[in-house]
Amino acid sequence: MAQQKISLTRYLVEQQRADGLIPGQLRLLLEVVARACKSISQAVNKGALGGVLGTAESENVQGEIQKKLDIIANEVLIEANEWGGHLAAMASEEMDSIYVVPNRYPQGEYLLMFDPLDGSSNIDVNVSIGTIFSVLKKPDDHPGVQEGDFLQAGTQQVAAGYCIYGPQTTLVLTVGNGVAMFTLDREQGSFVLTQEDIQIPADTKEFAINMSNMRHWDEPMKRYIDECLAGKEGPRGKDFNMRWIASMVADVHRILMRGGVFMYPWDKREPEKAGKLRLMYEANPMSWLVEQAGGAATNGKQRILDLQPTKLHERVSVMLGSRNEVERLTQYHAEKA
Ligand SMILES: O=P(O)(O)OC[C@H]1O[C@](O)(COP(=O)(O)O)[C@@H](O)[C@@H]1O
Repeated sequence: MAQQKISLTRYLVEQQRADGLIPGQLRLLLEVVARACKSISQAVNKGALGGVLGTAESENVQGEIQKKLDIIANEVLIEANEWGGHLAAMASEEMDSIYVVPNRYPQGEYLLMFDPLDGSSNIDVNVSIGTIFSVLKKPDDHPGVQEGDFLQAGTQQVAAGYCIYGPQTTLVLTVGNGVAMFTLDREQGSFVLTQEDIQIPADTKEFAINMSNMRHWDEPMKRYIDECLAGKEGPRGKDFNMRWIASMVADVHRILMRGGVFMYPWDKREPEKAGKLRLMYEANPMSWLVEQAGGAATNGKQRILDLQPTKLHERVSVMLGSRNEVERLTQYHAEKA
């Protein structure tokens, strides 16, 4: 008898029933986010046929020229999530400040942060991109909502995930009970469970970093990569392979599937920036997924999920993936501290 297909809705309902792990409101919120990702997947899939490729005439808060699809994805997520009554506010890589749910809609108890379309440099060249999201509880010790309510450590996340738009559209999710993966069944129009309890191997022979930045790295980073490149003749005694898709969502997805270590370290030219990637809606959700799959995530000095955010669009140095490699990177940085 064919294995029964478990839909995302059924999976979340069973999680809710089983461990009472996820309250009803959070389950409904995650279903709305998944529906929004399905719409974004259709827009991305259309590409030039839908006239959605290319840049828009605007810049985001990071000073980056926005792609048309960045804006479309952002609007799809806002419109899908603002009326459901699950959220108090949202924050996005593409918006300077927080978006408070208009009071014509019921105010919910959750806060949603997202990178509507990660991997912007790949949007127009048909390489995998994705949506990354993170959910927090709104502090209930004061009425209303403000930007400060979002500045919670990654350990406070109640859900995190991404949806990758590649050869398949795949949603990867955690609510604190391991990592599950759902593939979009385009015929049915629904996400179907295709893998549960994903585990990242503790060891790996594969690293991911933008090598063209090597001259800007600090000593521990250079030492780690030099040793990987030295291969089995070198101190690591094994050959390493390199991969760099330049879409964090795609590089991390590969690591969840077969192991590896992803690094976007801070850059000596801009020490004040502490890195390129954003803590709240890139590093925190990806770090929690990786940890829930048995991996680890550090900024070189500290576990990323323990970092206390100070700004909404704060950047951070990121090293995550197979546990033993991340521990080696932490050790090399500690030796230099
Ligand atoms: O262009 P680079 O330096 O290789 O950086 C690629 C990194 O930047 C990002 O594209 C940043 O994210 P956005 O595309 O959302 O701005 C990551 O997805 C990726 O890992």
